[in-house]
Amino acid sequence: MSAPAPSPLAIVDAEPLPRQDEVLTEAALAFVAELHRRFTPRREELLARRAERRAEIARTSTLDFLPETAAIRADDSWRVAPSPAALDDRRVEITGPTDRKMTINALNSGARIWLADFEDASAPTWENVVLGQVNMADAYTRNIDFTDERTGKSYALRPNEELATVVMRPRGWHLDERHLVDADGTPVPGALVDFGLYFFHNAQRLLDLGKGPYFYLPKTESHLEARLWNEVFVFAQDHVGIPQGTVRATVLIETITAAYEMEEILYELRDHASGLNAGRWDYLFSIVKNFRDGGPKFVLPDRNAVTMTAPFMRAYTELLVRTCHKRGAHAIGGMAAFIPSRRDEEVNKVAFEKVKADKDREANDGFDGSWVAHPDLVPIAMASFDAVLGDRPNQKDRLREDVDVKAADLIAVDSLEARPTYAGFVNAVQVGIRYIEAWLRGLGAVAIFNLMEDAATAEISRSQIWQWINAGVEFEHDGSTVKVTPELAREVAAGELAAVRAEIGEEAFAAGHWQQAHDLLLEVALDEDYADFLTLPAYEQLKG
Ligand SMILES: CC(=O)SCCNC(=O)CCNC(=O)[C@H](O)C(C)(C)COP(=O)(O)OP(=O)(O)OC[C@H]1O[C@@H](n2cnc3c(N)ncnc32)[C@H](O)[C@@H]1OP(=O)(O)O
Ligand SMILES: O=CC(=O)O
Repeated sequence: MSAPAPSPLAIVDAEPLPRQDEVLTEAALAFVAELHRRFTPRREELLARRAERRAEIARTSTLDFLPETAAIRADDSWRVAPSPAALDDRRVEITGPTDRKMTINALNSGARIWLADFEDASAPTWENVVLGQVNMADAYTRNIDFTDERTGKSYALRPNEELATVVMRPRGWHLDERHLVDADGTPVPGALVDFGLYFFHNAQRLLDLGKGPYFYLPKTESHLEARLWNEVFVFAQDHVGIPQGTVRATVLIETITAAYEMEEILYELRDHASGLNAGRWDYLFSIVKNFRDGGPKFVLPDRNAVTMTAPFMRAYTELLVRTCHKRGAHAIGGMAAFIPSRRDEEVNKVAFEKVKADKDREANDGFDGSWVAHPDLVPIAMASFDAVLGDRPNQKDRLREDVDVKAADLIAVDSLEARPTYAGFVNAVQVGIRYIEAWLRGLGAVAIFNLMEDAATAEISRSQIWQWINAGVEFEHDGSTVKVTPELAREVAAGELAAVRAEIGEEAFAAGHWQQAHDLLLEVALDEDYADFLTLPAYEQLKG
Protein backbone atom coordinates (compact mmCIF):
# COMPACT_ATOMS: atom_id res chain seq x y z
CA MET A 1 0.00 0.00 0.00
CA SER A 2 1.42 3.42 -0.88
CA ALA A 3 1.97 5.98 1.90
CA PRO A 4 -0.84 8.48 2.51
CA ALA A 5 -0.39 11.82 0.76
CA PRO A 6 1.05 14.42 3.13
CA SER A 7 -1.27 17.20 4.20
CA PRO A 8 -0.77 20.31 2.10
CA LEU A 9 1.44 23.02 3.53
CA ALA A 10 0.03 26.41 4.44
CA ILE A 11 1.82 29.70 3.86
CA VAL A 12 1.43 31.74 7.02
CA ASP A 13 2.27 35.17 8.29
CA ALA A 14 3.52 36.39 4.92
CA GLU A 15 2.54 39.17 2.56
CA PRO A 16 2.17 37.88 -1.03
CA LEU A 17 5.36 38.45 -3.02
CA PRO A 18 5.61 39.25 -6.72
CA ARG A 19 6.04 36.02 -8.72
CA GLN A 20 5.77 33.77 -5.67
CA ASP A 21 3.27 31.62 -7.59
CA GLU A 22 6.07 30.54 -9.93
CA VAL A 23 7.97 29.05 -6.99
CA LEU A 24 5.25 28.01 -4.56
CA THR A 25 3.34 25.89 -7.07
CA GLU A 26 1.03 23.17 -5.86
CA ALA A 27 3.37 20.46 -7.15
CA ALA A 28 6.47 22.03 -5.60
CA LEU A 29 4.74 22.45 -2.24
CA ALA A 30 3.49 18.85 -2.40
CA PHE A 31 7.10 17.75 -2.91
CA VAL A 32 8.31 19.83 0.05
CA ALA A 33 5.43 18.45 2.14
CA GLU A 34 6.51 14.92 1.27
CA LEU A 35 10.13 15.70 2.20
CA HIS A 36 8.83 17.08 5.48
CA ARG A 37 6.66 14.03 6.17
CA ARG A 38 9.45 11.59 5.43
CA PHE A 39 12.50 13.30 6.85
CA THR A 40 11.60 15.81 9.58
CA PRO A 41 11.08 13.10 12.24
CA ARG A 42 14.64 11.86 11.73
CA ARG A 43 15.90 15.43 11.72
CA GLU A 44 14.31 15.88 15.16
CA GLU A 45 16.12 12.79 16.45
CA LEU A 46 19.41 14.02 15.06
CA LEU A 47 18.98 17.44 16.66
CA ALA A 48 18.35 15.68 19.99
CA ARG A 49 21.50 13.65 19.38
CA ARG A 50 23.47 16.87 18.93
CA ALA A 51 22.40 17.95 22.40
CA GLU A 52 23.44 14.59 23.87
CA ARG A 53 26.81 14.79 22.24
CA ARG A 54 27.41 18.30 23.47
CA ALA A 55 26.51 17.16 27.00
CA GLU A 56 29.15 14.47 26.64
CA ILE A 57 31.75 17.04 25.54
CA ALA A 58 30.84 19.22 28.53
CA ARG A 59 31.47 16.20 30.76
CA THR A 60 34.73 14.97 29.18
CA SER A 61 36.24 18.03 27.44
CA THR A 62 37.48 15.83 24.64
CA LEU A 63 36.60 14.19 21.33
CA ASP A 64 37.93 11.20 19.43
CA PHE A 65 37.45 9.35 16.16
CA LEU A 66 34.48 6.99 16.43
CA PRO A 67 35.26 3.39 17.36
CA GLU A 68 32.03 2.11 15.77
CA THR A 69 33.06 3.35 12.30
CA ALA A 70 36.70 2.24 12.39
CA ALA A 71 36.03 -0.31 9.64
CA ILE A 72 34.93 2.41 7.21
CA ARG A 73 38.15 4.33 7.85
CA ALA A 74 40.28 1.20 7.57
CA ASP A 75 38.72 0.04 4.30
CA ASP A 76 40.91 1.52 1.56
CA SER A 77 38.75 0.24 -1.26
CA TRP A 78 35.88 2.71 -1.44
CA ARG A 79 35.83 6.04 -3.34
CA VAL A 80 33.21 8.69 -3.92
CA ALA A 81 31.50 8.88 -7.32
CA PRO A 82 33.58 10.51 -10.08
CA SER A 83 32.99 14.23 -10.40
CA PRO A 84 30.80 15.44 -13.26
CA ALA A 85 32.61 17.63 -15.80
CA ALA A 86 31.03 20.81 -14.39
CA LEU A 87 32.57 20.12 -10.97
CA ASP A 88 35.94 18.77 -11.99
CA ASP A 89 37.70 22.13 -11.96
CA ARG A 90 36.69 24.10 -8.88
CA ARG A 91 39.79 26.24 -8.51
CA VAL A 92 37.95 29.42 -7.55
CA GLU A 93 34.52 29.58 -5.95
CA ILE A 94 32.75 32.84 -5.18
CA THR A 95 30.12 32.85 -2.46
CA GLY A 96 27.22 35.19 -1.85
CA PRO A 97 23.52 35.76 -1.37
CA THR A 98 20.96 35.22 -4.12
CA ASP A 99 19.49 38.68 -4.56
CA ARG A 100 19.20 39.66 -8.20
CA LYS A 101 22.25 41.87 -8.49
CA MET A 102 24.55 39.50 -6.63
CA THR A 103 23.27 36.57 -8.68
CA ILE A 104 24.25 38.29 -11.93
CA ASN A 105 27.55 39.59 -10.55
CA ALA A 106 28.54 36.20 -9.15
CA LEU A 107 27.69 34.31 -12.34
CA ASN A 108 29.71 36.86 -14.34
CA SER A 109 32.61 36.97 -11.89
CA GLY A 110 34.96 34.58 -13.70
CA ALA A 111 34.91 32.15 -10.78
CA ARG A 112 34.41 28.50 -11.76
CA ILE A 113 31.74 27.98 -9.11
CA TRP A 114 29.19 30.20 -7.40
CA LEU A 115 28.05 29.11 -3.98
CA ALA A 116 24.50 30.50 -4.13
CA ASP A 117 23.83 31.05 -0.48
CA PHE A 118 20.48 30.57 1.22
CA GLU A 119 22.41 30.08 4.46
CA ASP A 120 24.86 32.31 6.32
CA ALA A 121 25.12 35.07 3.71
CA SER A 122 21.35 35.39 3.65
CA ALA A 123 19.00 36.52 6.42
CA PRO A 124 16.00 34.20 6.01
CA THR A 125 13.26 36.75 5.37
CA TRP A 126 10.43 35.19 3.37
CA GLU A 127 11.32 37.55 0.57
CA ASN A 128 14.93 36.31 0.48
CA VAL A 129 13.77 32.70 0.65
CA VAL A 130 11.23 32.95 -2.18
CA LEU A 131 12.75 35.58 -4.44
CA GLY A 132 16.13 33.87 -4.18
CA GLN A 133 14.46 30.87 -5.81
CA VAL A 134 12.91 33.10 -8.49
CA ASN A 135 16.36 34.51 -9.24
CA MET A 136 17.93 31.08 -9.56
CA ALA A 137 15.32 29.93 -12.06
CA ASP A 138 15.63 33.21 -13.98
CA ALA A 139 19.39 32.81 -14.14
CA TYR A 140 19.11 29.33 -15.62
CA THR A 141 16.63 30.53 -18.23
CA ARG A 142 18.84 33.62 -18.83
CA ASN A 143 15.96 35.88 -18.02
CA ILE A 144 17.53 37.92 -15.26
CA ASP A 145 18.29 41.44 -16.51
CA PHE A 146 18.06 43.94 -13.70
CA THR A 147 18.31 47.68 -13.11
CA ASP A 148 19.25 49.01 -9.72
CA GLU A 149 16.73 51.78 -9.04
CA ARG A 150 19.07 53.45 -6.57
CA THR A 151 22.06 53.79 -8.90
CA GLY A 152 20.42 53.41 -12.31
CA LYS A 153 23.02 50.76 -13.18
CA SER A 154 21.87 47.85 -15.36
CA TYR A 155 22.97 44.24 -15.00
CA ALA A 156 22.83 41.28 -17.40
CA LEU A 157 24.51 37.92 -17.78
CA ARG A 158 27.49 37.91 -20.12
CA PRO A 159 26.19 36.60 -23.45
CA ASN A 160 27.63 33.42 -24.98
CA GLU A 161 30.10 32.88 -22.21
CA GLU A 162 30.59 30.10 -19.73
CA LEU A 163 29.06 31.21 -16.45
CA ALA A 164 30.00 29.92 -13.01
CA THR A 165 28.55 26.52 -12.13
CA VAL A 166 26.10 26.90 -9.27
CA VAL A 167 26.43 24.99 -6.02
CA MET A 168 23.48 25.96 -3.87
CA ARG A 169 23.70 26.08 -0.07
CA PRO A 170 20.41 25.46 1.76
CA ARG A 171 19.96 26.30 5.43
CA GLY A 172 21.29 23.94 8.08
CA TRP A 173 19.21 21.27 9.84
CA HIS A 174 18.58 23.40 12.94
CA LEU A 175 16.54 26.19 11.33
CA ASP A 176 12.80 26.16 10.70
CA GLU A 177 10.93 28.06 8.01
CA ARG A 178 8.08 29.57 9.98
CA HIS A 179 6.15 30.69 6.89
CA LEU A 180 5.48 27.14 5.71
CA VAL A 181 3.60 24.92 8.14
CA ASP A 182 1.91 21.54 8.00
CA ALA A 183 -1.65 20.72 9.12
CA ASP A 184 -0.51 20.61 12.76
CA GLY A 185 1.05 24.04 12.45
CA THR A 186 4.56 22.54 12.58
CA PRO A 187 7.03 24.55 10.52
CA VAL A 188 9.00 22.80 7.79
CA PRO A 189 12.79 22.74 8.30
CA GLY A 190 14.40 25.54 6.30
CA ALA A 191 16.84 23.01 4.84
CA LEU A 192 14.01 21.05 3.22
CA VAL A 193 12.29 24.20 1.95
CA ASP A 194 15.45 25.55 0.30
CA PHE A 195 16.58 22.22 -1.07
CA GLY A 196 13.08 21.12 -2.08
CA LEU A 197 12.06 24.22 -4.01
CA TYR A 198 15.42 24.49 -5.74
CA PHE A 199 15.61 20.84 -6.65
CA PHE A 200 12.02 20.58 -7.80
CA HIS A 201 12.24 23.55 -10.16
CA ASN A 202 15.79 23.22 -11.40
CA ALA A 203 17.08 19.64 -11.33
CA GLN A 204 15.99 18.72 -14.86
CA ARG A 205 16.65 22.22 -16.17
CA LEU A 206 20.24 22.02 -14.93
CA LEU A 207 20.76 18.62 -16.50
CA ASP A 208 19.52 20.05 -19.80
CA LEU A 209 22.20 22.74 -19.44
CA GLY A 210 24.91 20.10 -18.98
CA LYS A 211 25.20 20.77 -15.24
CA GLY A 212 23.21 19.33 -12.38
CA PRO A 213 21.66 19.91 -8.96
CA TYR A 214 24.73 20.58 -6.84
CA PHE A 215 24.65 21.44 -3.14
CA TYR A 216 26.82 22.63 -0.30
CA LEU A 217 25.66 21.09 2.98
CA PRO A 218 26.28 23.38 5.97
CA LYS A 219 26.82 22.81 9.68
CA THR A 220 26.70 19.03 9.51
CA GLU A 221 27.64 17.61 12.90
CA SER A 222 27.85 13.90 12.17
CA HIS A 223 27.86 11.20 9.51
CA LEU A 224 24.30 10.34 10.55
CA GLU A 225 23.23 13.81 9.43
CA ALA A 226 25.02 13.20 6.13
CA ARG A 227 23.13 9.91 5.85
CA LEU A 228 19.87 11.80 6.22
CA TRP A 229 20.83 14.12 3.36
CA ASN A 230 21.69 11.08 1.27
CA GLU A 231 18.23 9.66 1.93
CA VAL A 232 16.72 12.99 0.89
CA PHE A 233 18.67 12.91 -2.37
CA VAL A 234 17.69 9.32 -3.18
CA PHE A 235 14.02 10.09 -2.65
CA ALA A 236 14.19 13.41 -4.53
CA GLN A 237 15.88 11.93 -7.60
CA ASP A 238 13.24 9.21 -7.85
CA HIS A 239 10.46 11.70 -7.31
CA VAL A 240 11.38 13.88 -10.29
CA GLY A 241 12.60 10.94 -12.38
CA ILE A 242 16.29 11.73 -12.79
CA PRO A 243 19.01 9.09 -12.43
CA GLN A 244 20.32 8.19 -9.00
CA GLY A 245 23.72 9.78 -8.50
CA THR A 246 22.85 12.97 -10.35
CA VAL A 247 22.98 15.13 -7.23
CA ARG A 248 26.39 16.17 -5.97
CA ALA A 249 26.99 17.44 -2.45
CA THR A 250 30.00 19.16 -0.95
CA VAL A 251 29.91 18.96 2.80
CA LEU A 252 31.24 21.80 4.88
CA ILE A 253 33.46 20.47 7.60
CA GLU A 254 32.70 23.35 9.88
CA THR A 255 31.88 21.72 13.17
CA ILE A 256 34.46 20.18 15.43
CA THR A 257 32.48 16.95 15.71
CA ALA A 258 32.32 16.55 11.92
CA ALA A 259 36.11 16.92 11.77
CA TYR A 260 36.29 13.56 13.53
CA GLU A 261 33.94 11.98 10.96
CA MET A 262 35.20 13.24 7.61
CA GLU A 263 35.67 9.80 6.12
CA GLU A 264 32.33 8.59 7.42
CA ILE A 265 30.57 11.63 5.97
CA LEU A 266 32.04 10.97 2.53
CA TYR A 267 31.16 7.31 2.90
CA GLU A 268 27.50 8.01 3.68
CA LEU A 269 27.24 10.31 0.68
CA ARG A 270 29.62 8.40 -1.56
CA ASP A 271 27.17 8.11 -4.49
CA HIS A 272 26.47 11.84 -4.28
CA ALA A 273 29.61 13.32 -2.73
CA SER A 274 31.68 15.86 -4.54
CA GLY A 275 34.01 17.04 -1.82
CA LEU A 276 34.55 18.60 1.56
CA ASN A 277 35.09 22.26 2.35
CA ALA A 278 37.08 23.72 5.22
CA GLY A 279 34.49 26.14 6.59
CA ARG A 280 36.88 27.78 8.96
CA TRP A 281 34.62 30.42 10.56
CA ASP A 282 31.85 28.11 11.63
CA TYR A 283 34.54 25.67 12.66
CA LEU A 284 35.97 28.18 15.12
CA PHE A 285 32.47 28.94 16.32
CA SER A 286 31.87 25.24 16.85
CA ILE A 287 35.07 24.86 18.88
CA VAL A 288 34.11 27.76 21.14
CA LYS A 289 30.55 26.49 21.41
CA ASN A 290 31.41 22.90 22.25
CA PHE A 291 34.29 23.59 24.58
CA ARG A 292 32.93 26.81 26.04
CA ASP A 293 33.02 25.45 29.56
CA GLY A 294 36.16 23.35 29.15
CA GLY A 295 38.33 25.62 31.27
CA PRO A 296 41.17 28.01 30.42
CA LYS A 297 42.82 25.72 27.90
CA PHE A 298 39.84 26.09 25.60
CA VAL A 299 39.70 29.87 25.74
CA LEU A 300 40.59 31.15 22.28
CA PRO A 301 42.27 34.52 21.82
CA ASP A 302 40.74 37.34 19.76
CA ARG A 303 38.93 35.95 16.75
CA ASN A 304 41.17 37.76 14.28
CA ALA A 305 44.30 36.43 15.97
CA VAL A 306 43.43 32.81 15.21
CA THR A 307 44.89 32.25 11.76
CA MET A 308 44.91 29.21 9.54
CA THR A 309 48.54 28.56 10.48
CA ALA A 310 47.58 27.89 14.10
CA PRO A 311 48.57 24.23 14.67
CA PHE A 312 45.03 23.02 15.43
CA MET A 313 43.64 24.75 12.31
CA ARG A 314 46.43 23.34 10.24
CA ALA A 315 45.73 19.85 11.57
CA TYR A 316 42.11 20.30 10.48
CA THR A 317 42.87 21.46 6.93
CA GLU A 318 45.64 18.91 6.38
CA LEU A 319 43.37 16.10 7.51
CA LEU A 320 40.64 17.39 5.22
CA VAL A 321 42.88 17.37 2.14
CA ARG A 322 44.23 13.94 3.03
CA THR A 323 40.75 12.50 3.58
CA CYS A 324 39.30 13.92 0.38
CA HIS A 325 42.10 12.82 -1.87
CA LYS A 326 42.25 9.36 -0.35
CA ARG A 327 38.59 8.99 -1.32
CA GLY A 328 38.66 10.72 -4.72
CA ALA A 329 36.82 13.83 -3.53
CA HIS A 330 37.66 17.52 -4.02
CA ALA A 331 39.13 19.42 -1.09
CA ILE A 332 37.94 23.02 -1.13
CA GLY A 333 39.49 25.76 0.97
CA GLY A 334 37.75 28.39 3.04
CA MET A 335 37.09 32.07 3.27
CA ALA A 336 39.75 34.68 3.94
CA ALA A 337 37.50 37.42 5.27
CA PHE A 338 39.49 40.42 3.96
CA ILE A 339 37.36 42.44 1.56
CA PRO A 340 38.85 44.80 -1.02
CA SER A 341 37.55 48.29 -1.51
CA ARG A 342 37.09 50.00 -4.86
CA ARG A 343 37.49 53.30 -3.03
CA ASP A 344 40.47 52.76 -0.74
CA GLU A 345 43.77 51.62 -2.25
CA GLU A 346 45.32 50.85 1.12
CA VAL A 347 42.43 48.55 2.12
CA ASN A 348 42.74 46.91 -1.27
CA LYS A 349 46.44 46.29 -0.88
CA VAL A 350 45.99 44.62 2.50
CA ALA A 351 43.09 42.47 1.25
CA PHE A 352 44.96 41.32 -1.83
CA GLU A 353 48.10 40.45 0.13
CA LYS A 354 46.23 38.57 2.85
CA VAL A 355 44.03 36.68 0.43
CA LYS A 356 46.96 35.81 -1.80
CA ALA A 357 48.90 34.39 1.16
CA ASP A 358 45.88 32.38 2.23
CA LYS A 359 45.16 30.96 -1.24
CA ASP A 360 48.84 30.26 -1.95
CA ARG A 361 49.02 28.23 1.24
CA GLU A 362 45.86 26.29 0.39
CA ALA A 363 46.97 25.55 -3.17
CA ASN A 364 50.38 24.38 -1.95
CA ASP A 365 48.80 22.23 0.74
CA GLY A 366 46.84 20.28 -1.86
CA PHE A 367 43.42 21.96 -1.92
CA ASP A 368 41.72 21.75 -5.31
CA GLY A 369 40.14 25.17 -5.07
CA SER A 370 38.99 27.76 -2.61
CA TRP A 371 36.49 30.46 -1.74
CA VAL A 372 36.46 34.19 -2.23
CA ALA A 373 33.83 36.63 -1.00
CA HIS A 374 34.20 39.35 -3.62
CA PRO A 375 34.60 39.45 -7.43
CA ASP A 376 37.80 41.51 -7.20
CA LEU A 377 39.39 38.58 -5.35
CA VAL A 378 38.68 36.05 -8.10
CA PRO A 379 41.88 36.85 -10.07
CA ILE A 380 43.95 36.70 -6.88
CA ALA A 381 42.75 33.20 -5.97
CA MET A 382 42.87 32.13 -9.62
CA ALA A 383 46.55 33.06 -9.83
CA SER A 384 47.33 31.09 -6.65
CA PHE A 385 45.65 27.95 -7.97
CA ASP A 386 46.81 28.36 -11.57
CA ALA A 387 50.37 28.44 -10.30
CA VAL A 388 49.95 25.03 -8.69
CA LEU A 389 47.40 23.33 -10.94
CA GLY A 390 48.42 24.65 -14.34
CA ASP A 391 46.22 22.89 -16.90
CA ARG A 392 45.14 20.14 -14.53
CA PRO A 393 41.56 20.52 -13.27
CA ASN A 394 42.48 19.54 -9.72
CA GLN A 395 45.21 17.87 -7.72
CA LYS A 396 43.29 14.94 -6.32
CA ASP A 397 46.25 12.76 -7.20
CA ARG A 398 48.24 14.46 -4.42
CA LEU A 399 47.38 11.98 -1.75
CA ARG A 400 49.15 13.72 1.13
CA GLU A 401 50.08 10.40 2.69
CA ASP A 402 52.56 12.34 4.80
CA VAL A 403 49.67 13.75 6.86
CA ASP A 404 49.24 12.12 10.22
CA VAL A 405 46.75 13.94 12.40
CA LYS A 406 45.94 12.56 15.83
CA ALA A 407 42.63 13.13 17.58
CA ALA A 408 44.22 15.44 20.14
CA ASP A 409 45.77 17.67 17.45
CA LEU A 410 42.37 18.93 16.35
CA ILE A 411 41.55 20.36 19.76
CA ALA A 412 45.00 21.50 20.88
CA VAL A 413 43.78 25.08 20.99
CA ASP A 414 46.04 25.99 23.91
CA SER A 415 49.11 25.87 21.66
CA LEU A 416 48.49 29.51 20.70
CA GLU A 417 50.57 32.21 22.31
CA ALA A 418 48.06 34.99 21.72
CA ARG A 419 45.66 35.79 24.56
CA PRO A 420 42.33 37.63 24.64
CA THR A 421 42.71 41.38 24.56
CA TYR A 422 40.54 44.36 25.44
CA ALA A 423 40.61 45.44 21.78
CA GLY A 424 39.43 41.98 20.77
CA PHE A 425 36.58 42.18 23.25
CA VAL A 426 35.48 45.59 21.99
CA ASN A 427 35.68 44.33 18.43
CA ALA A 428 33.48 41.35 19.27
CA VAL A 429 30.82 43.68 20.70
CA GLN A 430 31.03 46.08 17.77
CA VAL A 431 30.82 43.33 15.16
CA GLY A 432 28.01 41.64 17.06
CA ILE A 433 25.85 44.76 17.17
CA ARG A 434 26.59 45.88 13.62
CA TYR A 435 26.04 42.45 12.12
CA ILE A 436 22.79 41.73 13.97
CA GLU A 437 21.43 45.14 12.95
CA ALA A 438 22.08 44.36 9.28
CA TRP A 439 20.63 40.86 9.64
CA LEU A 440 17.42 42.26 11.10
CA ARG A 441 17.19 44.41 7.94
CA GLY A 442 17.40 41.27 5.81
CA LEU A 443 21.13 41.34 5.02
CA GLY A 444 23.06 38.18 5.79
CA ALA A 445 26.52 39.34 4.68
CA VAL A 446 28.04 42.77 5.21
CA ALA A 447 31.45 44.41 5.22
CA ILE A 448 32.35 45.66 8.71
CA PHE A 449 35.75 47.25 9.31
CA ASN A 450 36.87 45.89 5.90
CA LEU A 451 36.09 42.29 6.81
CA MET A 452 33.33 40.11 5.46
CA GLU A 453 30.92 39.32 8.25
CA ASP A 454 28.19 36.74 8.01
CA ALA A 455 26.25 34.57 10.44
CA ALA A 456 29.28 32.34 11.09
CA THR A 457 31.70 35.15 11.91
CA ALA A 458 29.10 36.88 14.10
CA GLU A 459 28.53 33.59 15.95
CA ILE A 460 32.19 33.61 16.94
CA SER A 461 31.98 37.17 18.25
CA ARG A 462 28.96 36.61 20.45
CA SER A 463 30.27 33.22 21.64
CA GLN A 464 33.61 34.67 22.63
CA ILE A 465 31.93 37.35 24.73
CA TRP A 466 29.96 34.58 26.48
CA GLN A 467 33.00 32.38 26.96
CA TRP A 468 35.31 35.12 28.18
CA ILE A 469 32.75 36.22 30.76
CA ASN A 470 32.11 32.70 31.95
CA ALA A 471 35.78 31.75 32.02
CA GLY A 472 36.64 34.90 34.00
CA VAL A 473 39.12 36.13 31.39
CA GLU A 474 41.30 39.09 32.35
CA PHE A 475 43.39 41.39 30.21
CA GLU A 476 45.38 44.56 30.52
CA HIS A 477 43.67 47.79 29.62
CA ASP A 478 44.81 51.34 30.28
CA GLY A 479 47.51 50.15 32.66
CA SER A 480 45.31 47.97 34.84
CA THR A 481 43.94 44.45 34.84
CA VAL A 482 40.35 44.28 33.70
CA LYS A 483 38.11 41.25 34.18
CA VAL A 484 35.51 40.43 31.56
CA THR A 485 32.11 40.75 33.21
CA PRO A 486 28.52 41.36 32.11
CA GLU A 487 28.97 44.95 33.31
CA LEU A 488 31.94 45.42 31.00
CA ALA A 489 29.92 44.01 28.10
CA ARG A 490 27.04 46.40 28.86
CA GLU A 491 29.41 49.35 29.12
CA VAL A 492 31.16 48.58 25.83
CA ALA A 493 27.85 47.88 24.07
CA ALA A 494 26.39 51.19 25.28
CA GLY A 495 29.51 52.97 24.04
CA GLU A 496 29.20 51.29 20.64
CA LEU A 497 25.54 52.23 20.33
CA ALA A 498 26.42 55.87 21.04
CA ALA A 499 29.31 55.70 18.58
CA VAL A 500 27.08 54.34 15.81
CA ARG A 501 24.52 57.06 16.49
CA ALA A 502 27.18 59.73 16.16
CA GLU A 503 28.63 58.06 13.07
CA ILE A 504 25.43 57.68 11.02
CA GLY A 505 23.24 60.48 12.42
CA GLU A 506 19.86 60.51 14.14
CA GLU A 507 17.75 59.83 11.08
CA ALA A 508 19.62 56.72 9.94
CA PHE A 509 19.92 55.52 13.51
CA ALA A 510 16.16 55.74 14.02
CA ALA A 511 15.49 54.01 10.70
CA GLY A 512 17.70 51.03 11.66
CA HIS A 513 17.37 48.32 14.29
CA TRP A 514 20.23 49.44 16.47
CA GLN A 515 18.68 49.24 19.92
CA GLN A 516 17.18 45.86 19.06
CA ALA A 517 20.54 44.58 17.83
CA HIS A 518 22.25 45.86 20.97
CA ASP A 519 19.66 44.18 23.18
CA LEU A 520 19.80 40.91 21.28
CA LEU A 521 23.57 40.74 21.41
CA LEU A 522 23.53 41.27 25.16
CA GLU A 523 20.73 38.75 25.56
CA VAL A 524 22.70 35.96 23.88
CA ALA A 525 26.08 36.97 25.27
CA LEU A 526 24.99 37.42 28.88
CA ASP A 527 22.38 34.73 29.28
CA GLU A 528 23.55 31.96 31.58
CA ASP A 529 22.15 29.43 29.08
CA TYR A 530 24.22 29.59 25.94
CA ALA A 531 22.01 29.83 22.81
CA ASP A 532 22.97 27.11 20.32
CA PHE A 533 22.66 29.50 17.40
CA LEU A 534 22.39 33.29 17.35
CA THR A 535 20.06 33.02 14.39
CA LEU A 536 17.42 31.15 16.43
CA PRO A 537 16.48 34.02 18.78
CA ALA A 538 17.22 36.51 15.98
CA TYR A 539 14.75 34.73 13.66
CA GLU A 540 12.00 35.28 16.22
CA GLN A 541 12.58 39.01 15.81
CA LEU A 542 13.07 39.01 12.04
CA LYS A 543 10.26 40.84 10.27
CA GLY A 544 9.10 39.57 6.91
C1 LIG B 1 31.87 32.15 6.59
C2 LIG B 1 31.06 31.93 5.37
O1 LIG B 1 30.07 31.28 5.39
S1 LIG B 1 31.59 32.72 3.96
C3 LIG B 1 30.24 32.56 2.83
C4 LIG B 1 29.12 33.43 3.15
N1 LIG B 1 29.46 34.83 3.01
C5 LIG B 1 29.41 35.43 1.80
O2 LIG B 1 29.04 34.78 0.85
C6 LIG B 1 29.80 36.86 1.67
C7 LIG B 1 29.91 37.24 0.21
N2 LIG B 1 30.29 38.62 0.02
C8 LIG B 1 29.41 39.61 0.11
O3 LIG B 1 28.25 39.42 0.39
C9 LIG B 1 29.93 40.98 -0.21
O4 LIG B 1 31.19 40.92 -0.81
C10 LIG B 1 30.04 41.92 1.01
C11 LIG B 1 28.65 42.12 1.60
C12 LIG B 1 30.95 41.37 2.06
C13 LIG B 1 30.57 43.26 0.51
O5 LIG B 1 29.74 43.68 -0.52
P1 LIG B 1 29.70 45.19 -1.00
O6 LIG B 1 29.63 46.07 0.19
O7 LIG B 1 28.63 45.31 -2.03
O8 LIG B 1 31.12 45.35 -1.67
P2 LIG B 1 31.54 46.34 -2.83
O9 LIG B 1 30.79 47.62 -2.75
O10 LIG B 1 33.02 46.41 -2.83
O11 LIG B 1 31.09 45.55 -4.13
C14 LIG B 1 31.50 45.93 -5.40
C15 LIG B 1 30.66 45.18 -6.42
O12 LIG B 1 30.93 43.79 -6.28
C16 LIG B 1 29.71 43.09 -6.09
N3 LIG B 1 29.94 42.00 -5.16
C17 LIG B 1 30.57 42.06 -3.95
N4 LIG B 1 30.61 40.83 -3.41
C18 LIG B 1 30.00 40.00 -4.28
C19 LIG B 1 29.74 38.61 -4.25
N5 LIG B 1 30.13 37.85 -3.23
N6 LIG B 1 29.07 38.07 -5.29
C20 LIG B 1 28.71 38.85 -6.35
N7 LIG B 1 28.94 40.18 -6.43
C21 LIG B 1 29.57 40.74 -5.39
C22 LIG B 1 28.76 44.08 -5.50
O13 LIG B 1 27.44 43.68 -5.78
C23 LIG B 1 29.18 45.35 -6.20
O14 LIG B 1 28.57 45.37 -7.48
P3 LIG B 1 28.20 46.76 -8.22
O15 LIG B 1 29.48 47.50 -8.38
O16 LIG B 1 27.61 46.30 -9.49
O17 LIG B 1 27.24 47.47 -7.32
O1 LIG C 1 30.78 28.52 5.92
C1 LIG C 1 31.96 28.73 6.03
C2 LIG C 1 32.63 29.12 7.21
O2 LIG C 1 33.82 29.45 7.14
O3 LIG C 1 31.97 29.11 8.26
